[in-house]
Amino acid sequence: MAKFSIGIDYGTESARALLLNLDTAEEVASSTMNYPHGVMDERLPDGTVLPQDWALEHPDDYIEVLKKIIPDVIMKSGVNKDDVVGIGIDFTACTMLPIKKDGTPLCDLPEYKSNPHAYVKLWKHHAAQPEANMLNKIASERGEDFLARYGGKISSEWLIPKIWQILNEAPDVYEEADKFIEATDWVILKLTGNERRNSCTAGYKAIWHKRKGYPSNEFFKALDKRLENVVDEKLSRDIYPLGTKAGELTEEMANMIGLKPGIAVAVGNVDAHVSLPAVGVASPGKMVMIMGTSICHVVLGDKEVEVPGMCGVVEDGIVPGYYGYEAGQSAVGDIFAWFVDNCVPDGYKKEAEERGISVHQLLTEKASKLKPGESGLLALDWLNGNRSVLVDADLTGLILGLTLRTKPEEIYRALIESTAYGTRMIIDTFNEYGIKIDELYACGGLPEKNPMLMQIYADVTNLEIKVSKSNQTPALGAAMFGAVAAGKENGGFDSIFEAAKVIPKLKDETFKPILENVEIYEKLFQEYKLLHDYFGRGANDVMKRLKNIKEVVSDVREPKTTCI
Ligand SMILES: Nc1ncnc2c1ncn2[C@@H]1O[C@H](COP(=O)(O)OP(=O)(O)O)[C@@H](O)[C@H]1O
Ligand SMILES: O=C(CO)[C@H](O)[C@H](O)COP(=O)(O)O
Repeated sequence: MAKFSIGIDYGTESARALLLNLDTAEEVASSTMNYPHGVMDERLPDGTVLPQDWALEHPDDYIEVLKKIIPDVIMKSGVNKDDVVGIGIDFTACTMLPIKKDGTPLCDLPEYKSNPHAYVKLWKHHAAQPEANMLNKIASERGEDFLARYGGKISSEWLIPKIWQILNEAPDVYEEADKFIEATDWVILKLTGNERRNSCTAGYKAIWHKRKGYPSNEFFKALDKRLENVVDEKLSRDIYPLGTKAGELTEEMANMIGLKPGIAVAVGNVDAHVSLPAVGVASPGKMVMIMGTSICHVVLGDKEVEVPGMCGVVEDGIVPGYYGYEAGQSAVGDIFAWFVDNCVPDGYKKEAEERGISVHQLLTEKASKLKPGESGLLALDWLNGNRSVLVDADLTGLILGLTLRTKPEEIYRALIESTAYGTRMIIDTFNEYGIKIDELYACGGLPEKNPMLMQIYADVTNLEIKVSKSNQTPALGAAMFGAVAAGKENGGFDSIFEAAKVIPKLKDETFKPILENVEIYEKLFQEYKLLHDYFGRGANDVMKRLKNIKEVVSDVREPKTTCI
């Protein structure tokens, strides 16, 4: 009798469940649900207004979606629920929340309902940049060796800046919280009743090292004396490797989501990292791009080297036995969404509607007719800051070369190109510092949605791009880890390597660089690099000064005196 595993991918806007047949490697059914509260970046459910750079979610949504998408995949597939042997999840990260000892999120307590700090801080919450700046300054002055493992800087997206922001702006929330926890670990706590923090988020987002643990209490004290014992008081030193079984599905949760109690549940994982084995990559030299709202770039290495501006290198952080490297771009699809939502004339919207296509598709169709370089435009892709290689959320976007004749599709294409240049910067930096990238693999929503974009990436990087056959690659990876938690004796796998040999599939069609485009894009990329270094490396901090003026004028937060 065939056995099945369920993978749940918690994305930025929605969660997706995938039911995987472990005998045939077939993706039997999937189901998606948007989070009822969505991303809260302007106000809380009760109307409380949020300052700029905030991005919150409601933790109740993470359980709510399970009640729909799990019964849905069982119903659609007609599979007997008793044949499901494993569950794995992956999440965006660092997506964190304050909870009470029993797991109750603070925002669910009536007295904290209107306090933004009591909610989930989503990965793209960038309002902890002052704390990140200060952390980097202090760590660098103290010669903390962990900085090198994170490309020289800790991002404002990561856990410690976010916790410190809570302490600074809402000390009562800090006090009231018994724990701060990654959302991926919180969902596992809800599913199994066990707090089993995973090594991936601990390593990439919480400055934890397999052999060295967290930074010292002295370091935390140097940040703020109230943080001296933050690890023991608010986090945990018990960290579990990926592929470990976190526990078994509790009766209460099983009843709620329509599954059998006792199913093996894997420790939580991250959407980017979980995708690498899901495209069949289990050795160095092959970079996987998870392309959607943002892009995460992950690659394995057999040594630990310091690559400037990478998000992190974590031993066993992706699969056991290798150093997992991560880099990323904080906004990619989000930039195109911004353009579509804010900068497209009504005529375009009308045309798209009449033809029954999305505005993205219409713009892409028009932009496909342009040759590289034809628009005379060059853009910087920092509309949500720069995660790699500059690690600076205070940088902003730029479009150069506009004229009175510039068309929306030209800007759309220039924005796509700018994100491809951002990826090329990352690849070049890895190559330069000894992590060779010989092959590119892609998964996520964008390869499905936009072949023109994929061709531009192949031309800009001059690398052939292989694409995952699954349109739910992170969920597939999560299901594979769920099957590893179940173990071979229950119809699963003994290791993620075993699973990676038989489950993943790639599309036959690949995106191959086109020589004449490669040549033009090489010239354009050199121009991008000039702009990148001029605005991003301190020659002209105008972007930060503008942001500072904006903050003072909007009176949201004290002006930042230093930008590091
Ligand atoms: N045809 C398109 N071309 C380029 N980008 C698109 C297109 N359609 C949607 N998008 C962008 O894709 C992103 C969503 O990507 P997806 O991978 O589905 O989600 P997520 O990153 O949340 O997992 C959105 O930011 C949206 O703007
Ligand atoms: O930083 C991350 C992983 O390390 C985030 O999870 C990621 O950037 C969010 O991705 P998306 O919404 O595009 O799936």
